[in-house]
Amino acid sequence: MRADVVTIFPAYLEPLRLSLVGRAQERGTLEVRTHDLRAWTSDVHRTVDDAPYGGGPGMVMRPEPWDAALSEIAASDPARRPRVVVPTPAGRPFSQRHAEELAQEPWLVFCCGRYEGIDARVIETWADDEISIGDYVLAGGEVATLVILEAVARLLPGVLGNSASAADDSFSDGLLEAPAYTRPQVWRGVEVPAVLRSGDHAAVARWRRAQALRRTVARRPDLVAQAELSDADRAVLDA
Ligand SMILES: N#Cc1c(-c2ccc3ccn(Cc4ccccn4)c3c2)n[nH]c1N
Repeated sequence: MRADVVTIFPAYLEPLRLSLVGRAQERGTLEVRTHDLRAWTSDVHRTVDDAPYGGGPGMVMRPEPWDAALSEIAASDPARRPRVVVPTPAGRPFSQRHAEELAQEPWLVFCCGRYEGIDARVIETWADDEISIGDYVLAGGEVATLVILEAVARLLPGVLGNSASAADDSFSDGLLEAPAYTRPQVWRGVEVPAVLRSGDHAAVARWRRAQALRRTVARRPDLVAQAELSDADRAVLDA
């Protein structure tokens, strides 16, 4: 997968060189190219923003630099068309399903807005996805791009080690993850649940599913409504 990121703060994307996403790049599974939007400005002040029509607080990002940047990036591989992703508070809520969908794409381009956002005509012309990572307001799209790219990168072939699998993820079965434990067996007087030390893999799986169900009911009832529940699941919830 190739991922291009357009931003006025390229340094914000440096964390993509670390850890899981960094390793995916070293392996060649993912290629991240970061671009400074100001490279596509033509005035001495390298202006990327202007006052909003209709008044109101803040500034809006001008269309010309964005259109020049996206046109040049798209033209860099004429045989393909990238999927253009724009993080925005007004976007579709980002989810694991959405990450799985994006992970199938060979080429993503992320448009990191700042100020009060990007001129709507750029979004109408170029955006394939407008994504929000949550119901709170950030100062720009860079952090959202880091979140989305990490969620997508871990789904790419070979990125997660043998010991982990995206199929075991929270949300992969529609529920929250069960509690996890490691050594010591007793810590601050609290013992690891005996079933996890039993060696009975079927019993461990039943315990984890029950814990995930109870946790999801308590914290995310909206997810329970969407999940596919078995009769055994319903018995746990009715208990
Ligand atoms: N994804 C996502 C986001 C964002 C986000 C993404 C991109 C931009 C570009 C500018 N701003 C600031 C801003 C403030 C006020 C109104 C509009 N925009 C962004 C915020 N905030 N919260 C999310 N879940």
